[in-house]
Amino acid sequence: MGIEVVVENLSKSFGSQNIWRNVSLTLPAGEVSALLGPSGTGKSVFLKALIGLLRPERGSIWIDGTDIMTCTPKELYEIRKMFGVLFQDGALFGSMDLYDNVAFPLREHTKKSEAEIRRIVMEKLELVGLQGADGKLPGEISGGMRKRAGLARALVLDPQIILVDEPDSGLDPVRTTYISQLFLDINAQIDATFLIVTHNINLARTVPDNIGMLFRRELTMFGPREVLLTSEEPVVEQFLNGRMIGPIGMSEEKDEAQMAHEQALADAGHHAGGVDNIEGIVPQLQATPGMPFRQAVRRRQERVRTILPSLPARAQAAILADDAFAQL
Ligand SMILES: Nc1ncnc2c1ncn2[C@@H]1O[C@H](COP(=O)(O)OP(=O)(O)OP(=O)(O)O)[C@@H](O)[C@H]1O
Repeated sequence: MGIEVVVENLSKSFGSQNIWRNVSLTLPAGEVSALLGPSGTGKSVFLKALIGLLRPERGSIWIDGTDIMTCTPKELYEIRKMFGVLFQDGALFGSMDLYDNVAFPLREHTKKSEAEIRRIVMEKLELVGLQGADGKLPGEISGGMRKRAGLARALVLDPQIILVDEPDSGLDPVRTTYISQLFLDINAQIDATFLIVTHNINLARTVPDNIGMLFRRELTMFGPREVLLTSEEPVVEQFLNGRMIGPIGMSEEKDEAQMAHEQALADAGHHAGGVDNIEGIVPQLQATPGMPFRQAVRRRQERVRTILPSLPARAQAAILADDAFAQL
């Protein structure tokens, strides 16, 4: 099973620019979580902080009983081996074919024989649907294939925590759904903890078990998907519907005057953007039939049941009305 990640009161600045402050959240073990937020709110910075690539000034990041904010470099090195990271462009080496790219972490970090490496590389390439493409160079394949190759590479050391930075960037909506399905199928197979950073509304609505949102240098919310998807918090509603009306502006924040001006335009019939105004919850994607049952589903339902009374009324009603929830 994947590993729980507990973040407590984390704050990060670059010089005088505060990126976010007092961020606290728990990524439940083996569940898929997504972190949303307008551009520039520090989502990628947060991912980098989780693997110790960037150092926040304050707070704790507990991974498997170790606070990586205070641990030794040797401990951090060991903790990092638990992570698989999929960067936006796959971060492949352009001069190596897919086989050597995927084999790279195994050759760097293990003493496995080339025969063993071949078995693992071929298995992971097949897992992401790239069998037969092992001899291709990254420049010879599509963006979607590059992402899948990056995912295969992120999986070779059998990570227990998988971080994904904007999997939809540069992908069409169909390929975005395919890679989203792949995340859930991989989660069903290896039960790793996932954190996906995205601003893709479809992905946010249909993939994660839990959703968080960064805005105005704070974590506005983090919780079970039902909480965010039924939230009346203006910034969450605006973001999930991709509308101009709301607190998020072109340069992230708006003043009162601009909000009033935009509301007046909308009231006069101007289209505020967003193709739909979805109320409530759309069903979550499931693992593909034939895959193992996703253990995270059962664990999450047990967890949500115990916190149910503390959730907002709309979230409680949505959870109680969910047939899938009642079946387990
Ligand atoms: N190494 C760095 N040094 C200084 N500033 C940085 C560094 N890395 C990121 N930043 C700043 O931190 C802020 C947040 O950046 P980040 O890339 O995390 O945002 P994001 O929410 O992931 O945005 P997007 O959705 O557009 O990718 C930006 O203002 C960026 O310029």
